[in-house]
Amino acid sequence: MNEETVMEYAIEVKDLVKRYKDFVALSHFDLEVKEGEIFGLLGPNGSGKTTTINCILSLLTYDQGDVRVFGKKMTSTSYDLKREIGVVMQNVAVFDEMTVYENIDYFCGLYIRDKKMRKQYVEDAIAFVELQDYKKFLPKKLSGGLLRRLNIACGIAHKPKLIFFDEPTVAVDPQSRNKILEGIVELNKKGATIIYTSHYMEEVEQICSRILIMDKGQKVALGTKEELKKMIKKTESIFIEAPALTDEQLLELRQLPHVYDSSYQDGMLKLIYSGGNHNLIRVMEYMKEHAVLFGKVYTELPSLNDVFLEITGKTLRD
Ligand SMILES: Nc1ncnc2c1ncn2[C@@H]1O[C@H](COP(=O)(O)OP(=O)(O)OP(=O)(O)O)[C@@H](O)[C@H]1O
Repeated sequence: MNEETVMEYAIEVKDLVKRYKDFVALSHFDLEVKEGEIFGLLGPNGSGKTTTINCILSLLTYDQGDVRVFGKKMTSTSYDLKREIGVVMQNVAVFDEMTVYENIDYFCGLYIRDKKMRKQYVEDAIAFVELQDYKKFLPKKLSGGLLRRLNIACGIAHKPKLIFFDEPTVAVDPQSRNKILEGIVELNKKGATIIYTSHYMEEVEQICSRILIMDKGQKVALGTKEELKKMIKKTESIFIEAPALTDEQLLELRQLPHVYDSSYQDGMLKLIYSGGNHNLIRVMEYMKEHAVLFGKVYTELPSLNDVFLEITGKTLRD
């Protein structure tokens, strides 16, 4: 392959097997991430997300498989590739005795030797995470949200082409979480390929172009959020607050076309649908015809949790 060739894949993982003694953490796991994607790795705690990242980065040895980054085999000594990669791990990993500026400068300096260039890169990273007012602060003086931003700045200051974010929003307040997500989208717009791991389906849905759902070290499903949702039977749920439904009305509502499951608890009826158009209109017509008193009515589209639930039989939050 010559220099001009455009690589299609930022990451190619084939048949990866990783054991911790007898425990199989990754079982014949495949992954392909295209250049320019924000690729989501979604799975419950312990499903193997961090192990996958550490194997890709050659920070962990593995028992079987092949890992390629930008078309080249990745090994622990692939320094040319590592220069192109940024990593933001779940746990904040900065030096307590160094200031914000010094920390970012240190991590950037692992890859960027030229001092003038590095100074610019560090300033760019500080501006990116909006820590301009905290340059001389020690990490212990920063709030949790600011500390996360410092952690991100350390991971991305050398302007990598491929960035791993491993659950960067765990235990982060909603405002900082949104800032982090916006920042990731911006990095992607500037050209970086992103791998984003999370067990929060809402975040993955919000920013990822494709999503791989994993469980117990294996792929459960892969696709865009729309494709994943089409894989399951459920198409929508309709909720109706109707505390005084008679048994007969309940039965008739449950027999409306395309309803395949339902529940009625604390005066709230939930009808679960597979397919069909105008389902809500049909419910409203029934309520009117039978003069049923009702309060709130709303519909919910399937979530990635529903996808996970239908395929594995358990919820993502277990
Ligand atoms: N060093 C280790 N020794 C033994 N088992 C391990 C080790 N590291 C991870 N595991 C196990 O491997 C499985 C996958 O762990 P991993 O951390 O990759 O999952 P994860 O999806 O990243 O979870 P989390 O969301 O909690 O970070 C878990 O069951 C975990 O207990």
